[in-house]
Amino acid sequence: MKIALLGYGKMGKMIEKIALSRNHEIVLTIDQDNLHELTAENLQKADAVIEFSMPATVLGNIKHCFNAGVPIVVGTTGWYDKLDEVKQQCAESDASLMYATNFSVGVNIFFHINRMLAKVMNNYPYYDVQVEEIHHMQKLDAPSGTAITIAEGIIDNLDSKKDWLNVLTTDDRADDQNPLPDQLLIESLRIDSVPGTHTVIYDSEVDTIEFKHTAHNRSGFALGAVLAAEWIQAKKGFYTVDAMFDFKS
Ligand SMILES: NC(=O)C1=CN([C@@H]2O[C@H](COP(=O)(O)OP(=O)(O)OC[C@H]3O[C@@H](n4cnc5c(N)ncnc54)[C@H](OP(=O)(O)O)[C@@H]3O)[C@@H](O)[C@H]2O)C=CC1
Ligand SMILES: O=C(O)C1=N[C@H](C(=O)O)C[C@H](O)C1
Repeated sequence: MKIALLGYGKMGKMIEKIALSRNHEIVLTIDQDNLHELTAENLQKADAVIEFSMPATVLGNIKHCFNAGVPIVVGTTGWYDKLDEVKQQCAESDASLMYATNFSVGVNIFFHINRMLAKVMNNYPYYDVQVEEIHHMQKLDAPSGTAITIAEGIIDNLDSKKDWLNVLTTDDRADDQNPLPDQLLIESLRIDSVPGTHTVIYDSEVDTIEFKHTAHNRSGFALGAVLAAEWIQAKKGFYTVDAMFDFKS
């Protein structure tokens, strides 16, 4: 299939490599140096677009794809407060979009088990829970999209947590950054070039249970995004990556 890449940074380049290895063709790559090439005519040369740009540019890019009538896979994080708006625009435009906070198969297995574990932990209220995410220093958003999905999976299944609170530990922690008992702490750390590490920590006075996913590189994210483009090219509608996986227990 023919693929257009909106965002040609760390992820865009890895996606190109994986897409070529699966015999796809890259017909357009966009970064800040050639934004003038981001036209409906150029987008329509592709069967699907894969978008990994920046929180500040993703919404405009989604709109371009809806207007051009080209299915879009969105990997960019940091825009989820606009989800409902985008979902409505997608329906109004009769367009196609799949998004994921994390496209890697391993993380999606992790999401599934995280929800099951949270249900189990309702029976053991003497454990408190928190989430930790570690990423590279260039990351623009905190908490990570993946950490948000993990937190939502816990809040939806563990009665003792009602919402989440993020603390970026490079900052000095202010008084109002200590979570209330019913708030789930998401601690964000930015270290060197870490591709993405997420840990769910259940802690009691006698022991600690840690459930952890470590990405060794970006190729798992990229493969998932290419699989999503293959999946969505002939479909209409607004999808999360869950549509691609079958994790029935
Ligand atoms: N869902 C998932 O599985 C994953 C999501 N991500 C997310 O993907 C996003 C990108 O990550 P990453 O590749 O590491 O980031 P990079 O900073 O390496 O790349 C961002 C790219 O976007 C380009 N860009 C800037 N403005 C525009 C625009 N208007 N249209 C198109 N492209 C533009 C930049 O261009 P220039 O270089 O010229 O500035 C750059 O090439 C982040 O939000 C990250 O959180 C990352 C990994 C996995
Ligand atoms: O910015 C990154 O690099 C990553 N972003 C995604 C996120 O915010 O969860 C996914 C992955 O962890 C890498």
